[in-house]
Amino acid sequence: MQINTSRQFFNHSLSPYLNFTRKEWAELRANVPMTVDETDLHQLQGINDKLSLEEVAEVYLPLARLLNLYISSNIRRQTVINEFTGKKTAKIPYIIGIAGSVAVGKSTTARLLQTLLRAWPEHRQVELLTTDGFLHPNATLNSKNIMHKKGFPESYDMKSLVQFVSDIKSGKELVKAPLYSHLIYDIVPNQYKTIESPDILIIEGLNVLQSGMDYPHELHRVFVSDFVDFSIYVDAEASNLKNWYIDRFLKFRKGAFSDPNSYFHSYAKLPEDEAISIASAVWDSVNAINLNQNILPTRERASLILKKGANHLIEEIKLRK
Ligand SMILES: Nc1ncnc2c1ncn2[C@@H]1O[C@H](COP(=O)(O)OP(=O)(O)O)[C@@H](O)[C@H]1O
Ligand SMILES: CC(C)(COP(=O)(O)O)[C@@H](O)C(=O)NCCC(=O)O
Repeated sequence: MQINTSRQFFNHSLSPYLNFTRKEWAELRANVPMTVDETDLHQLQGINDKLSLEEVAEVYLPLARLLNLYISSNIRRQTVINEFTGKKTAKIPYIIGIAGSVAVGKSTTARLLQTLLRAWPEHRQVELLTTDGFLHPNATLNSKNIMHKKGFPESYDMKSLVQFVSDIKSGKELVKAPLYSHLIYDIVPNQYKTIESPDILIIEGLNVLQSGMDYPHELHRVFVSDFVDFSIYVDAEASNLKNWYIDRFLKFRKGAFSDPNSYFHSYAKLPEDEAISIASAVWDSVNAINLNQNILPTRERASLILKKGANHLIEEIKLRK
């Protein structure tokens, strides 16, 4: 296999990233066998995605290969610490962070990577966490008059999220996280996700790369990104993001027709063009502003940037040197 990286080094000598076209990246799969079949893929398709086996083979398998190399090296590092101290330390999970805009496909990417990493010959235990569980409940957002800022830094209980990640990284065996439901558009009361000492934890959320300057209202100065071993920013043009957001809104709305508990139930009776106008207005007045103010500025903190084109196909990959 011959990969021509000279052009990239020459053109981007001042960039902290190595740049790959999709074709160059696909070659880095290095004959890793296809570890998911059509049945697995079906489970990964989330709400409406048209994720193809070709996309998995060309983009996500090379990525899983890279992550496995990093994880193996991290395990060797832990062995060195054990050898040096003469004591066996607790298992410390390797944390992969996935950041990016609302509706860019973070949770789909996270679920896909979970399946691929589990299927690797080492059969590592891989858990998922989504940071929306640490949003303040709607009642709190309403009382603070920031319901229109859901997803903005001030809408999260960042202290609890950081404590959660810190506990995981300290080797605590059982850690509980609150749950958010897109269906009820709120935190689910008295329900938790339990994480029990996995080998790998994938944390997905628009805030995983945010740090001190994004939280001037907070007193503490430790952030999720301090505990993340490898971070991925999923990137796309704003026009695509808006379309994907509206598509997802319409899918939620369809699913909500029969479910009176759904937040989207009230939109179910509206004609489709009115529902589209509402989704479009929410995008413009909340998510687009959050993207520009608080999410996009974190992109260059990522270890890897996956740039999507239309139809969610990855077109370009940047890997931190
Ligand atoms: N790789 C993909 N291929 C096709 N559709 C996708 C892909 N990733 C996400 N989607 C679709 O885009 C929308 C947003 O994806 P989601 O994973 O919910 O985003 P996020 O977690 O970033 O908000 C969903 O409708 C999902 O089905
Ligand atoms: C709960 C969220 C902040 C989480 O983002 P996501 O999981 O979609 O990336 C977002 O879906 C959201 O509800 N934003 C507020 C405006 C809205 O879309 O209703």
